Amino acid sequence: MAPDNLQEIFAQRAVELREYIFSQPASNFKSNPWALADAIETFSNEKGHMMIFRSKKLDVAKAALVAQQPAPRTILEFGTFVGKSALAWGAILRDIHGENVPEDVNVYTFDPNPLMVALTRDLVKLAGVEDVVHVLEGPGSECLQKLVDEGKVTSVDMAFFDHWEKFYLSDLQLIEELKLWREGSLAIADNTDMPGAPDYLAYVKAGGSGAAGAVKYESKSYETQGGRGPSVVEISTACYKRNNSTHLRPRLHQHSSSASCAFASPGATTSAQLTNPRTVFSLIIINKAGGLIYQREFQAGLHKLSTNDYLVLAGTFHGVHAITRSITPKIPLQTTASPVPSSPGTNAPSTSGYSYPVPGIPVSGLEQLETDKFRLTCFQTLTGTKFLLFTDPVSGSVESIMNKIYELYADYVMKNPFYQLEMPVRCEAFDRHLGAWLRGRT
Ligand SMILES: C[S@@+](CC[C@H](N)C(=O)[O-])C[C@H]1O[C@@H](n2cnc3c(N)ncnc32)[C@H](O)[C@@H]1O
Repeated sequence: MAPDNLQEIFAQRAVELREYIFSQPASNFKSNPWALADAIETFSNEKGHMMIFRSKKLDVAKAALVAQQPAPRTILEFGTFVGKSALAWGAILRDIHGENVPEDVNVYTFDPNPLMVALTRDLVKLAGVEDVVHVLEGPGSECLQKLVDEGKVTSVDMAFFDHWEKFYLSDLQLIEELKLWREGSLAIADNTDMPGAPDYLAYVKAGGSGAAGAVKYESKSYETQGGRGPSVVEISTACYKRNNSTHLRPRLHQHSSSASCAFASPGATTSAQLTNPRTVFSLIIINKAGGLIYQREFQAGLHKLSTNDYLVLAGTFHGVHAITRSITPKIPLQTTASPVPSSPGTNAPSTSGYSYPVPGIPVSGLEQLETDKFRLTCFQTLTGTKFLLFTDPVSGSVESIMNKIYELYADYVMKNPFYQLEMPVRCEAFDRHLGAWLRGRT
């Protein structure tokens, strides 16, 4: 739940929005759900930010719906709020099926907040789409179960997750349990980057539960600009088709939300292998004192660790790294008094002491750890910051990836005037560029 003070702000906004819309001539919106959806966004832009699904993101979702085959008929929405996206789904279905939409073309939108439900019902009526858009009061999971029990929903073409992120995964899994997905159904989730729905994202990116006969997902993240900054919409396409090959098949590159799926036979591969062989699972950055200052997962494939585990890993790795540096033998240097003549061309040292095996290059310490499921590569900067990258063990050298990460770190963390050295890295531009670059590689 949103904190009480936020609930009050939402309630206040809903009242103001109602006044704003109903103070305009009804003819502006009659039979025009697009005009009403736009007016809600205008209100949000002019009078104060509201947590609505903005038009830039809507364009991405609309393109996926318009391309869907067969055409969408049943849309579920988790999180109605002031009805901005519900009106848009209704408008899209009308655009696809015509003004007189068939009876089996419906949007069901769910919200436990009675104030939002009442406002949205009035707005839906104002735009004349009450035959298509049905606003149900209650948590999405309960409303959906009721619709299925009543036989009103038997299949779902698109489900939109825009409520509280902690419910995304369980509500997606409810749709699976109720066997509502068909081949090509779409799961569209907003704000999977911020505030973030990591369990949901990991699940769809891994292709689903992986259970025999279960639905699979091909998932793609779309970064959009708008609102208060960039934000990601995740579009996952459901498939049931299987490929008979027992060989490892990397995921296909996806250029559109309706891209087809590539599967391996159940049990034939590990979840790590099901991902792109150039997969980067996660990155952690450790400061020179051994403190964890950054941790991010990019791909599912490895079990998640708790924050505490990451902290322990950072501290332990730091200690082990220091010990491995000191294990490296030092080679005694020859002195000028040495009876052994130095061969021409060698830089024979002239003082007593020790050198590293490769003079001039300091010992590196532990650089790689490998299991059959992942490879951990460490890069330590001259100032002692360590970058630990977890990748698929079948991938080749990660040097170029590490170089790019370091370049992005230099550009967006070190040059950030608000970043304090050795402190946790909270630089949104670094996250964004890193995520976008890694996504672009897959
Ligand atoms: C981000 S807003 C939705 C924005 C809306 N889709 C739009 O574009 O206007 C989130 C809404 O989810 C609702 N919500 C919270 N928990 C929910 C649940 N379990 N099921 C459905 N809706 C929920 C909240 O009351 C809130 O109104």
